Amino acid sequence: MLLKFTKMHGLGNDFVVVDAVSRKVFFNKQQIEKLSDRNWGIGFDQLLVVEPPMNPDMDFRYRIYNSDGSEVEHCGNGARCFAKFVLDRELTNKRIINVETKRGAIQLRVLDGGLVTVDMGEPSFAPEDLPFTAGPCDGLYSVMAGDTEYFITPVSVGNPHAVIKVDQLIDSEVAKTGPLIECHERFPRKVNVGFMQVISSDEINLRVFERGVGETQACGTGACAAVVAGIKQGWLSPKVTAHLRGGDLHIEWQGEGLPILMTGPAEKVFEGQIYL
Ligand SMILES: N[C@@H](CCC[C@H](N)C(=O)O)C(=O)O
Repeated sequence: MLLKFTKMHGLGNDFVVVDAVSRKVFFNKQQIEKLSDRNWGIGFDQLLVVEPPMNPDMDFRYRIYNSDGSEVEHCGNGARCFAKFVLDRELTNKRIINVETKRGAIQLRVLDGGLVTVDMGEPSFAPEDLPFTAGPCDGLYSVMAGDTEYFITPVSVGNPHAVIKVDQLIDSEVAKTGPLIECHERFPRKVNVGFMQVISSDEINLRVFERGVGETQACGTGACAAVVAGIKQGWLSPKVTAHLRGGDLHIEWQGEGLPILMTGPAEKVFEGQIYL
């Protein structure tokens, strides 16, 4: 089968986006792994598949797959690229788009100047998918990675994150500790690992070792998780700029019971077709 796709990115977190509204398309794990390979396929961090909604009140459904073929609940940078894709392809002319994801319903607002604000939903600090049974110690939990003890804040923003506050962002620490915590026994479904350096109450530097991918240039849900963890701990104020390797995201969270708002860019790189 000849597959038409659009290559996109949000701050360097890159995607292949496929229109499964106009034509049904299904992928198996092996196909996704091959397409994601930067030598043998197209190369991407996530595959985004745009489908008709199952719920008639929604505009679309979109499914998200990591480069290892696993299907995931949520993707912040992907949501912004999804919004640009459906507008560019004239699958909708709405600038407020309601979307079904594995995480549930999310709402996207397309702004002028190529920016998109995503209502990411409410975070959870005692999520069922983060199996911490011990009582919280100021919301921080001890996890051993090799011989080193890390204190993490577990946060779910639909997908699971472990946020670590560090004094410095060190390449070798992200590369070595990231995979150890991603696959730590306390996270049976694995976890995205964020390394956050707090610069001031409204600015952080962040690197994310993503579940099912490895370190990416940027992670939208990772930025949301880091900021809400920082707000919860009293380190950050409600509006924060997160500096990621690929650029900046603006995150706002006004507190418990309210959704996280994430604003950032979405870019198209090229269109192509490939034999599946
Ligand atoms: N890059 C994404 C997150 C994609 C999913 C993640 N790797 C997971 O497995 O949960 C983002 O921008 O949020």
